[in-house]
Amino acid sequence: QTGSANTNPSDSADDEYITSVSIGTPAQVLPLDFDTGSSDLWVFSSETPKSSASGHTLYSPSKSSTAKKLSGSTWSIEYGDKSSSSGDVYTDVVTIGGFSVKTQAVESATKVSTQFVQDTVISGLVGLGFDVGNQVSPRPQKTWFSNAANSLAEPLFTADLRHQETGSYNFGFIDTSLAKGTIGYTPADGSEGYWGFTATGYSVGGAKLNRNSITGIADTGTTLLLLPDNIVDAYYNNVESAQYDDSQEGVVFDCSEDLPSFSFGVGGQTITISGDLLNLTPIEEGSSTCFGGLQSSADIGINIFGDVALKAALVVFDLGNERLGWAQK
Ligand SMILES: CCCC[C@H](NC(=O)[C@H](Cc1ccccc1)NC(=O)N1CCOCC1)C(=O)N[C@@H](CC1CCCCC1)C(O)(O)C(F)(F)C(=O)NC
Repeated sequence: QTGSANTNPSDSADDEYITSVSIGTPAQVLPLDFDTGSSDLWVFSSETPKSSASGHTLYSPSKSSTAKKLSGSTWSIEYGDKSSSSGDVYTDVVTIGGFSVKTQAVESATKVSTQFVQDTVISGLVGLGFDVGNQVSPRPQKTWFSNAANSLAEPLFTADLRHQETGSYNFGFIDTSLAKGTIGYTPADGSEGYWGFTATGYSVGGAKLNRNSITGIADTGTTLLLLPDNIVDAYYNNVESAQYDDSQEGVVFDCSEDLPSFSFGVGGQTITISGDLLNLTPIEEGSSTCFGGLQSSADIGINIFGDVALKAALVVFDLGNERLGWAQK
């Protein structure tokens, strides 16, 4: 058995990616953000305060004949960007890309932070990280993928995120036609709940890869490529107008700049992110100043290969073999 779901960028900056998910009987379809950086499936619901819920699609467990309250269970989560949510827990059937998990923990939000209230294009998240990262207490719950893995043809999923076009999340199979290059595999470290891995080196503008390894996470729920200052500086030294903008909290440059590419080595392959993918967006509508897709990870404490990096590749999240595969797109 397999599943295949389309995913679409939320806006012109590819800030996040939206995938439709069916929950309950009859199906209630919600637009959710698939996030390999966390391990909770949570949704805006009939239990979310009306003032916070407006503009969002809601899950109503009372309208689902297969919903069951997981009595005594609660959840609370805070994300890297300081957004947060919390609530109680139901189990229900959850179908993604045609594949159904009958008894999936669906975490219902009774509280959401302002960022979520304002982000009306999504009604929650599907955590695709490792189960160890789940935030339900007293008994942590499994992710949708973890519940599905044993029934899927292969215990893996792939992410094919694209710049300003429809991409896909495929479950249980690898569609190699989505990639140009060979898939290079490297061990994945799931001990923190993330999909951790080590890149073997990097280069700017098509130069030969150096051997400076970079340990980080493959994170579909983070917009940017966040790396150490020495790498960020080495890259922007090639961009004449680049400067740090305090108000934007990142490096900006003239939108007319011809940005160099950025490459990293992984599993014996080289993944090259084109200069175009490294220009995220004008800092505001119509501005000729643009915000960089590569920014510093210095004040985060972890390097994140987010959507800017993932857009350059077909990425295989292989739970069965505890490894990550990367292929140039
Ligand atoms: C500090 C480094 C991480 C920042 C990262 N957030 C982000 O990358 C958010 C995502 C977003 C896009 C549009 C609207 C709202 C939010 N984007 C963001 O901070 N920016 C600012 C810079 O310009 C680009 C957009 C994050 O917290 N990612 C979470 C998942 C997101 C949470 C907020 C809603 C969207 C999903 C994560 O799970 O991937 C995590 F691993 F970082 C994490 O916190 N795990 C526990």
